[in-house]
Amino acid sequence: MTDSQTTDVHAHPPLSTDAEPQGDLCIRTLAMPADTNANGDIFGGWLLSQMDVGGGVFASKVAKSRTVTVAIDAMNFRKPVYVGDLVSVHATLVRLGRTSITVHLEAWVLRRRAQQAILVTDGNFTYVSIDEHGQPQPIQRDGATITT
Ligand SMILES: CCCCCCCCCCCCCCCC(=O)SCCNC(=O)CCNC(=O)[C@H](O)C(C)(C)COP(=O)(O)OP(=O)(O)OC[C@H]1O[C@@H](n2cnc3c(N)ncnc32)[C@H](O)[C@@H]1OP(=O)(O)O
Repeated sequence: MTDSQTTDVHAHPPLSTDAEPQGDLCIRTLAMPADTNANGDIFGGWLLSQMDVGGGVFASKVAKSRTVTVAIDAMNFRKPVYVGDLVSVHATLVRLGRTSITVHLEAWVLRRRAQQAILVTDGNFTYVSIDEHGQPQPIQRDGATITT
């Protein structure tokens, strides 16, 4: 993996119902009544935080250190999430910088009684590897394949 290596992830790819989740499963949870907005649907902020945690786990494994979120880009909210939906977040490494890691995150839901999961949100989250003082630190590259 080099500084310039990238995965071709479009900012606003078309929604395909035939598509499969891309990347590693990094978190799976159930949307609960406490996570709803005034319309009774699931808060976008709740979903964003699930994606952030999933991406943070993925980035911390890649960096082998603590990481913090520095930016969220190209966020798409494509479909609503409902109470009872099973939410799965998948992560793909987009860019490995000196101290930062950009991860493409997709959230898919399996609705009650549905057979097939659908893509509800996606975006690019950037994390920075930090030391014990909260300062950016270079990501160790041992040349080994990154496994998450
Ligand atoms: C061991 C395995 C365990 C696994 C199992 C445990 C896992 C456990 C997971 C928990 C998962 C929690 C996930 C929630 C994580 C939060 O919620 S973190 C809380 C929210 N975030 C924050 O509070 C961060 C606040 N910001 C900061 O502290 C500082 O801005 C930072 C992030 C340390 C950066 O400091 P700085 O001095 O601005 O750094 P600077 O050198 O300018 O830039 C550093 C890098 O960031 C990049 N950057 C800076 N700004 C941007 C930007 N806007 N856009 C893109 N890149 C940027 C720079 O390009 C640079 O990249 P490199 O070229 O080095 O690759």
